[in-house]
Order: sequence, then C-alpha cells, then structure tokens
Amino acid sequence: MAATIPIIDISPFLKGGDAQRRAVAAAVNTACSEIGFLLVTGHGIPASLVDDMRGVSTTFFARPLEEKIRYRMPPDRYRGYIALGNEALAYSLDEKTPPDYKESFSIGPVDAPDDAYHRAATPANFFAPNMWPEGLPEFRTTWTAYYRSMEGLATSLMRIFAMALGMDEHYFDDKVDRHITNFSMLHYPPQHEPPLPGQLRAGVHTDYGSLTIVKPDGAEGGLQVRAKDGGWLDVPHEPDAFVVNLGDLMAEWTNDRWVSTLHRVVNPPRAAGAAARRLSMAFFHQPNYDAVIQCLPTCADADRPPRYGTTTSGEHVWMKINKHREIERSG
Ligand SMILES: O=C(O)CCC(=O)C(=O)O
Ligand SMILES: [Fe+2]
Repeated sequence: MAATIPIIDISPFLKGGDAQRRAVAAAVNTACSEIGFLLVTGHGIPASLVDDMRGVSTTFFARPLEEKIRYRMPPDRYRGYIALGNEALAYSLDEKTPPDYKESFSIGPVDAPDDAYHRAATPANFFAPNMWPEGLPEFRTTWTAYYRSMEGLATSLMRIFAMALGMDEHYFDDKVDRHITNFSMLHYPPQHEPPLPGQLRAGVHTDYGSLTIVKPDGAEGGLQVRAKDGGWLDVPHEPDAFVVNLGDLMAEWTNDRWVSTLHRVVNPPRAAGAAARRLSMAFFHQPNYDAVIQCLPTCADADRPPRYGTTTSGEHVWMKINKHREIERSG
C-alpha cells in the first residue's frame, strides 16, 4: 500500500473523553510510525491569525535588501534575517549542494523569564532577545501572538505523542516547559533564472527537534516527503490544516519506532518560475536545552536494544544549525 499523509482532527483529544482521546493518539501513532508527517485539523487556531502573519511578513520581505540586512542573523544565535544564498539544509546531513533558494526571518522564545536557566551562557544564546523590524509595529504583535499559539499547539501535540507511545500523558511536560524553539518565516522568491544544478528551495534534510509545525501556502513548488519506498510524496495543501512532522529527537526518544522523515522543498516548474513565490511558516519545536534525550522505556526491549547514545536538545540543534549555516561562512 502506498504511504499517505493522513489528516487527523485533534479536537477529540483536546475536548473529548478518554476513548476519544485514545483514538486520536492511536491515529497519530500510526502516522508517526509509517511516515512521520501528518496534517492536523481541529487545532483551534484562527485562520485570521495565519492571514495576518502572511500579510505582515510579505510586507517585510518586500522591503529592499539594504533594509532587511540591518537585521542580519549574527553567527552566535538564530535570530533575524538570512538573505538568499546563506543556508543549505542538505549540509546538515553532510551533503554539499548549492545554497537553498530562500530568505528567512527567525525569532526565538517571546516570554522567557529572567532566571538562572534562561540567563545561563550557552554557545547558541538560546534566549537572546528577538530582533523586530522597525516601522512595522504589527509585525511584533502578530508574530508574538502566533508564536504563543504554536507553543500551545506543540504542548498538546507532545501530550498526544506521550499517550501514543504508551507513556504518561505528561511525560514530556518538564522536558519542553522551557523550550528553545526557533520560529522561521521562509520566503522562497521567484526564480528569474533557472536554479543551479542541484539547487532546491530547501535541500533534503530531517528536522532537528521534537516536532515541527508548518503552515505552507498553496504555491507550486512545495514540500515533499520521502516515503519508505524511496519515492517523494507531495504534502497536500489543506487550507485549514497545519503540517506536523517529527524531528530527530523523536526518532532518538523512540529508538526509531517513529521516523524523522527526510523532506525537501522543490522548485516551481520552470514556466512559472519567474513569477512563483512561496511563503511557509515553520515552528521548529525544540525541547529545553538541557533535556537529555534517551530511549523511552516503551521503545526498547531485548530484541530492540537502544540504538542511540544520549544527547541534549541544545547540543543537537546547535550542531545541526552550524552545519546548515556553513555555506555562509565559506561563501
Ligand atoms: O518550506 C517549508 O514548507 C518547510 C521547509 C523545511 O522543511 C525546513 O525549513 O525545515
Ligand atoms: Fe524541514
């Protein structure tokens, strides 16, 4: 049977009784085991917030480059603007390709309290202040509201995951309550010239954290997922849904019972290239920097001993980010 990316309504988990909640968890378990991607509906996030995000972000990306690079991302943190040509996601898997054909703007946590954990010096400055474009006050308010709503959805999804894995529903709570999630708005501009050989909008990679919540638009040249048979599946565009995919830490936690699936963003067809653009928002949910990722007890037995060493969330994400930004230092 060909793999498909299922659509799962999570409202029975959020509002229903025990049997309904378990049915959602069972459907999520199947999706995470088979393909590592799902489309989530019934999430309660208003469409108007997504529309507002698109509006204000489109305004920012339309500004001249000289202005956008005032917010250029420094090397020691994941905050601000990355211009075309400075990232290659395939580098995160040690594949050398031309840079991804995209620009982006990223923020981190918006409500970090002032305490020892959040102030601690880390190589990646996980709680560095965000940068906000000047002269666009609605950018900050809208992005902050969106980030908070994604935090809520990610917390619910991690509870569904815990139940789906046969763990206590709250198992992940204290591993993600001081998370270091980066949120990026990804803008894939028109391709006036044909892309370079091997150049994609986003090269083949897996995500680095626990899960990613993506809100793509319906533009041509979109997200594709590598199925177990080696083929590439288009992620269907469902206007009401968020795309959710697993990251590396979930594969490690589950001892590969669940998959951190390879994916990429392909170029638009050549005939459309000069006009086609794409905007996608990605909330890269990343547990607390000191969360130790170790095989869950429900995911190992005598026939399937733990396959991974232990790592921390902070170490893993910063190692991967440095790889995908290497092209910026070399170019
Ligand atoms: O553009 C998208 O929809 C997702 C891109 C992606 O997979 C990523 O940046 O990790
Ligand atoms: Fe990704």
